[in-house]
Amino acid sequence: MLWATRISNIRLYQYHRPLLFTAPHNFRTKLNLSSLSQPQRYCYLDEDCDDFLPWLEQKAGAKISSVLSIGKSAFGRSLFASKSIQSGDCILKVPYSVQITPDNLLPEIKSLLGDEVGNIAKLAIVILCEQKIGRKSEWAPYISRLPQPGEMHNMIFWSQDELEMIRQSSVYHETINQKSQTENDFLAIKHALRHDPEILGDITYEGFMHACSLVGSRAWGSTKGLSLIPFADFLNHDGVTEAIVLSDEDKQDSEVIADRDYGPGEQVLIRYGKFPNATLMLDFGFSLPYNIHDQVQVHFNLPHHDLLREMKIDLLQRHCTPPIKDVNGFKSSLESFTIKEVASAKGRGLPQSLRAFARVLSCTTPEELSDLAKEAAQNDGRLARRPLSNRNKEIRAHEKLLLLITQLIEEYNATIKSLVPVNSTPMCERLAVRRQMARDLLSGELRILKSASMWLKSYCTTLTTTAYHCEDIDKPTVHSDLSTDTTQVQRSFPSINTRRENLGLPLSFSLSVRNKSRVLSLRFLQVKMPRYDDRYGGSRLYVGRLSSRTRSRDLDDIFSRYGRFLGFCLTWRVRDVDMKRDFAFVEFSDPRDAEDAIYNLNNRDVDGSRIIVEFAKGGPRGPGGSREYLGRGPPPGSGRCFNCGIDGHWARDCKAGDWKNKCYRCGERGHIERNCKNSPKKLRRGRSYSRSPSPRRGRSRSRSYSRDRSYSRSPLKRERSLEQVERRSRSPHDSRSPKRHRGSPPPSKGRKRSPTPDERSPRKRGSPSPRDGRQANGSDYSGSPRGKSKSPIDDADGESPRGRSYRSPAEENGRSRSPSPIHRDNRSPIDDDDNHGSPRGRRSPIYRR
Ligand SMILES: C[S@@+](CC[C@H](N)C(=O)[O-])C[C@H]1O[C@@H](n2cnc3c(N)ncnc32)[C@H](O)[C@@H]1O
Repeated sequence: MLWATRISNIRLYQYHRPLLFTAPHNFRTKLNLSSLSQPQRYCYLDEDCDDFLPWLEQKAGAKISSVLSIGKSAFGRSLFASKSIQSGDCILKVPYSVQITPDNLLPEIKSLLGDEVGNIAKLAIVILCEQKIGRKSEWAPYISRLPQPGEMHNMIFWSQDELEMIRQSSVYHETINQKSQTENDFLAIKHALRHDPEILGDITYEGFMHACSLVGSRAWGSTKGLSLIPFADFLNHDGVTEAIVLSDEDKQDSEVIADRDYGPGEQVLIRYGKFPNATLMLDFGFSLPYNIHDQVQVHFNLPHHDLLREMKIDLLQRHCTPPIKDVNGFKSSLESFTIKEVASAKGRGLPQSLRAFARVLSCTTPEELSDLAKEAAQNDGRLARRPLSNRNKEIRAHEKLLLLITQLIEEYNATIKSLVPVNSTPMCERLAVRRQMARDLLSGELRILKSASMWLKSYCTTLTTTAYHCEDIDKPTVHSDLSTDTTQVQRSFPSINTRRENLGLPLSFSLSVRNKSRVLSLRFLQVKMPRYDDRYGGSRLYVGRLSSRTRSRDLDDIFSRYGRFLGFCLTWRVRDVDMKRDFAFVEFSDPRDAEDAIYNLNNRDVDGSRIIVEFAKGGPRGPGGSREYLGRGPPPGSGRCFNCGIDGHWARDCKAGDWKNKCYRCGERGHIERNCKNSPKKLRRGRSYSRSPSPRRGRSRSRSYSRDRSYSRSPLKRERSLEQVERRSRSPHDSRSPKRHRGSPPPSKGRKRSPTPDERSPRKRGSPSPRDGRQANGSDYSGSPRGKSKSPIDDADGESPRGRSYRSPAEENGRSRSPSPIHRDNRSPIDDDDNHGSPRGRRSPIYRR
């Protein structure tokens, strides 16, 4: 049984609101499986846990929550509102003193474990030790409430037969890797403790795997390391809620601020991260029926029989992101591209790297390859940023991609069809749940593929039917017809020979999710590439539109989230943060991390300002760098004038009046920012500041407070993810008692996440402010012609899918998406970039070496 509950210990929460009937017992067997992951808003009280909060509060010597009770829902143990909660309320505070960290490890064990044993394994060992002590453990009331293996569906628990259901997805291989790495960790620990075998007793691999999975699905990462946060870790996730767990270093506690109102009896939820189903399944053991963060990774080889294969590989390696090793240290010989959903009507299209690959793939002579290299050199060093000047070749390249994706769609369709929901008797309930998870996963990936196919069809159709100037290709018309098969493709595009071998396509390719392997890096065509950032190899980012409250330390904190995990230890790759006034340069060790950061942070709210993150167009000038891009002024549309607050020019070029001797903080003359005693001026920017805060958000934020406070990262899960960003960007919140929070504003993210109905409308959120040149030119949601004031290259560079950030939650959830049958996208002639390529759902750091 999935949610092992003792019905006798469950009582309905008696409130005036009618409670949704949920039957914890055999719940999954009695409901339509497709609804399994639907948020269950109402819960049963869990009498088993009546004494839990009093125990924890006594241990903490402090009130932890007066508005939450422990109950059961379809998601297992849950927290729900015991009284009305309003957005902005602090709903719980768990002091650090009652959190479990690797520091709780017995000293005699700690001293035996070497560096090769990371925090996750250490925390798992803490759990195992407490389990061994049993009822005498000081943590017994908590440890005994943790889910048992039989209640967990993390993919590491899946049998080989079960895993076969998702073989098409890269999470299959990730799970295999995770299993073998957990085994290795287990052996390493056993080895380290071999002289004192009684310490852990007869610890089994299964026990260790269970403990690791518990840590992976419920520990938070924070500045003080990994923490299990009792009580807070009873909060479930629905893919929509924005509230997160915050850490207050001053007060030494972790808190959650409600991002919306809750009525008594409603389940209170938080966000774990913007994880695709693959991550949710691997690390948390559940999936969402519709996950807006899903993505697909397509791998394929250059065909071995292609005589130009080596040259093509060289070319790709030279002009794309350097190769990465996979989690096991293998260098992949496959090309790998992450595709996210291409917004049906306004999407930015497919990743530039994938399209570049297709163009390289379709080259038939060395001269063509050489031309591509030269073109890259003339642009920003990246390959095939523009459509090929030869229309037919451009069509051919994209038709190849279309065919590839069409074939994948067929394969996915077939697999999903075979995954019919099983008639779930208690005997096969586990299989039923996992089958449904597999369906959720594959359906999400299929959805992404279909959107890519739709986009490709439109692109090819547009090329076929319109006058062609490679400098002037609008976004393609997008058809609403999602059905795709190879026959159709052939009918529409007769030039395609759908036999793969005739296409020069690999005879076999695989599709997977999340691995971010790229191309091999060999040397080819020694053309000097004036890459936009030669010296930094694509690892230096410009960060613009910073709030006056944001400091270098904050940026370091936020951007460090994009360093990658190396083994059990975190090895952040931010090399340097070069802070200017309202912008900064952040340098990564690895361009892939820089890419990730762009993808995840561009247009994010940091301290109330939607920051711009994009590749720096040049290195620093002199010591400490320069505040501008090689003297070209702010990056088009991205800089903000300190004087007038409008984007697109520097203060010194501002026509709105004198900018000198003016404080950038408060806007007054006569002193400079450093000496300013006033509160930050209200910058006159349209979009970011145009939202009218609700009355309850009126309280001004304490500057020092917000600075010292950091979002705790969520579990490893969260450590790896960009999600961390939000956690890390400081909370503007005062974390006083829950009562005092009433009427106070939710954290900055929360603010943005609890938009007024108006703000939620796609138009308002998505449409550019007339004053925001960048948005007008670069946004996915711009209806205006491309590149009004920006160079096409800039268009391509700044391609983080900022449009996504502005989508309404409903739209993001796909509920309001209705692709118009014919839509002109006004696409820039420059391809979309590889925002898609960011591995949002990277493999669990727990298991990453
Ligand atoms: C941080 S714990 C939350 C408390 C947990 N329900 C419990 O029983 O202790 C995370 C786990 O809750 C469960 N969970 C959270 N959100 C869920 C959802 N939307 N659907 C199904 N299970 C969910 C998953 O088992 C996940 O690994």
